[in-house]
Amino acid sequence: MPNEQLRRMDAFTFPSYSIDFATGEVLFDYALTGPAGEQRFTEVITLPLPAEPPSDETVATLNRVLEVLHLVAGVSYYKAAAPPRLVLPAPVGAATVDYVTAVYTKGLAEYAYRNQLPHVLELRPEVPAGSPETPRVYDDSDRRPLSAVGGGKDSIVSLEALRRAELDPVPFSVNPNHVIVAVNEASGLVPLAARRRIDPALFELNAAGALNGHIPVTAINSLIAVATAVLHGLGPVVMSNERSASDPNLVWNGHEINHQWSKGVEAEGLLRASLAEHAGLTDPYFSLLRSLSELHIARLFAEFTRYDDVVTSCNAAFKLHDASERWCRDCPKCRFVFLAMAPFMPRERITHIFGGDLLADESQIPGYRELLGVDGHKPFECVGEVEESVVALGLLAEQDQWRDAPVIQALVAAVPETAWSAVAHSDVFTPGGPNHIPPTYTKALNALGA
Ligand SMILES: CC(=O)N[C@H]1[C@@H](OP(=O)(O)OP(=O)(O)OC[C@H]2O[C@@H](n3ccc(=O)[nH]c3=O)[C@H](O)[C@@H]2O)O[C@H](CO)[C@@H](O)[C@@H]1O[C@H](C)C(=O)N[C@@H](C)C(=O)N[C@@H](CCC(=O)O)C(=O)O
Ligand SMILES: Nc1ncnc2c1ncn2[C@@H]1O[C@H](COP(=O)(O)OP(=O)(O)OP(=O)(O)O)[C@@H](O)[C@H]1O
Repeated sequence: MPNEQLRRMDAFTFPSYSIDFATGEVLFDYALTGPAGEQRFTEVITLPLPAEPPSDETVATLNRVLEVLHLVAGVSYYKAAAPPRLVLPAPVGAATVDYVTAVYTKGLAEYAYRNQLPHVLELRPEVPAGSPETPRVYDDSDRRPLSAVGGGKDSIVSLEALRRAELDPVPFSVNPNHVIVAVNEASGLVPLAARRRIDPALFELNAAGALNGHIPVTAINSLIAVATAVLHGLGPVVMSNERSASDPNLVWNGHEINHQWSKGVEAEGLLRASLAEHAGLTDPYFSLLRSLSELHIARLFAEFTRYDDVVTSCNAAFKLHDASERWCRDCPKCRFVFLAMAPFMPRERITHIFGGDLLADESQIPGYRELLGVDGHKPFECVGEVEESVVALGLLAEQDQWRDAPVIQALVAAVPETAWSAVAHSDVFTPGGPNHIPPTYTKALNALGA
């Protein structure tokens, strides 16, 4: 479909969805519609099947979760044209309207900012009149947790915390690539996996120049995880989203633009409320690391050496096409994670984990200046706050193994006095901020000594 036609699309709709319990295959249909025609998409998600067929009650709850996932997973296709109308297929309650609204506005905020599409930030879904049936209450909070694994340091820390607290976690991933498979193998735990196939028509539209940009992928992965937990009779989905994920990168037209919005505490609260309202799930989902800074998580990660050969936080390794093998060593996330881990381990160990020493490489200095707030704004990536980077730099500057590294010397000179005094009483190692961790899970955090 030519681009001019896409630009004239008037509405995004959700024609149908279906699940096949013989295969676990869920089909989500979407349509962009307008005066010049229609562009249809089908996303296919394949859930892992349990050994025993699910009960009618489980199927009813699962369907409710999938109804929310159908709405949320539409963001990938909506963004190809950003029409002014978002037309929901059936009545949903207020909490679900709030969640879906936030996913399409705050979750697409970076996309709206980069493509200069302010109307996306004001989008309000059209909801058919009526009220959905009240769901049965489904309390599975005392069952084994499903622990989302993304292959990086954060989910490893959660997995190990749950294991130490004897909560018997089941690792879970969407489209596990070789990194995630290797992390699961290193854990020694038996994982579950779901598959997600984006409609190839989207890639064709992208190649032809359709609108494109960042989407709130954690919202999609989270709901696939909740659906899997329900289908397998498991307990809460445990995420590893940190405190700083809630902080915006910048403010545009009065709106906060946060690359990590769907990892933030607001998204977590809205998703929980929607699942309680629409699927009757009482405590289905939370982030165990919510109160911790990235730097604190990096310090905790340093305790676990069994993942050194496999852990990978670099997003380039998770691309659908042309992914890097592991760390690319030339992106904001690689730079930040190196800086955050370096104070807590021998230089040889971190050089081994990354396959190189970023703090010995002067070409990294401009990127580090951004992370330290010396130049530009916080990069659009999953990186910690400026304060965390400054604290990490301060710790490194005190260590014999790092003091003379060229990047450390240049950065210590570049950080202004005001930044050093601002972090003098930093709380980066003091857990804090709002969280949704159920009381039974605080023992997992305590097991970490966090
Ligand atoms: C790996 C990555 O960062 N991908 C982003 C990148 O995509 P790119 O075109 O370079 O490669 P692919 O990932 O192979 O994607 C191909 C196209 O497919 C579309 N798409 C992909 C996944 C999806 O869920 N929906 C989609 O529509 C998209 O059109 C791609 O072009 O740039 C894209 C455009 O800016 C981003 O959309 C890709 O981001 C992925 C969705 C992704 O998985 N990103 C995570 C690594 C990520 O950014 N995580 C955040 C968490 C943010 C959150 O709120 O959830 C983080 O780590 O901070
Ligand atoms: N493919 C995936 N399947 C399931 N959950 C995922 C997947 N990718 C990421 N996640 C989860 O989404 C959340 C955010 O991902 P993120 O990439 O920030 O975390 P991570 O990989 O654990 O750690 P790091 O920040 O070091 O990369 C985490 O809870 C992570 O476990």
